[in-house]
Amino acid sequence: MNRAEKAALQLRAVDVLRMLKETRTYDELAETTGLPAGDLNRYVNGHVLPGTERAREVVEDLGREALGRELEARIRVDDEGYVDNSAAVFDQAFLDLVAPVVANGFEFDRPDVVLTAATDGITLAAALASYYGTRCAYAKKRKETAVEEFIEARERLQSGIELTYYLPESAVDPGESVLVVDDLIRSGETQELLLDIVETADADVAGVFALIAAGEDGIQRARDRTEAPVGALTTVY
Ligand SMILES: O=P(O)(O)OC[C@H]1O[C@H](OP(=O)(O)OP(=O)(O)O)[C@H](O)[C@@H]1O
Ligand SMILES: Nc1ncnc2[nH]cnc12
Repeated sequence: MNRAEKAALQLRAVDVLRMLKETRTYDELAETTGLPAGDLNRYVNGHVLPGTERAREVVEDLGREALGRELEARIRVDDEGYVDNSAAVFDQAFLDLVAPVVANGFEFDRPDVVLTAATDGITLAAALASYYGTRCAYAKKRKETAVEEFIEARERLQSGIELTYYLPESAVDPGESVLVVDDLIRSGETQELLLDIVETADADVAGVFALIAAGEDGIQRARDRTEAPVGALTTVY
């Protein structure tokens, strides 16, 4: 980690502690974190920053569990298993908290580009790209106007409908490392198309991440496609 990444991690740990503090006293926060209440008070009030190791523990361990629960509280699953995740993907501040937890908790290599599929993955991809200080790109179901060269990926879905995603060719260079993300993974068809795009671009996969896995098929499908780490913050059935 370089100096800027360390500083970002320390600040994110404070964000996580502030989120946890909203529903706890300092004594309860001390119990949750195993850290002294006096130190926690100084972190939450911004007088002192936690050291890098402490920050990492807060973000990786506590953060992942707490944000997983927060995410679950924000999503609704209807009778047919479809997920309404608007309360997560419309909340950029929440996704800004998720980003360091994902970046530090899933063993992804630091990417050059965070790639998603329009529409609902965009806010998550933007939060991650901002955290890493890298570019964000999204493939669309229609060709963007005025762009001349595209990478295309096409697949016939289980429904029989053909789906094509287009990414401007200039968005990913050969040899770059690409983290493929989306708000939700169910069949894994969308992620597979994104992985096809990375392959066509001659780029490398840093990992595959979804906020929510609806069942395990999609995650398994992505694992079958890449050696890179694959994960989701929460799974719904
Ligand atoms: O794993 P899969 O079965 O491919 O499903 C996941 C995809 O479905 C949703 O997108 P949708 O196609 O509804 O487009 P949207 O983001 O524009 O809503 C979601 O945002 C994922 O991209
Ligand atoms: N919102 C959603 N919930 C579950 N599966 C999906 N597949 C595509 N969109 C979905």
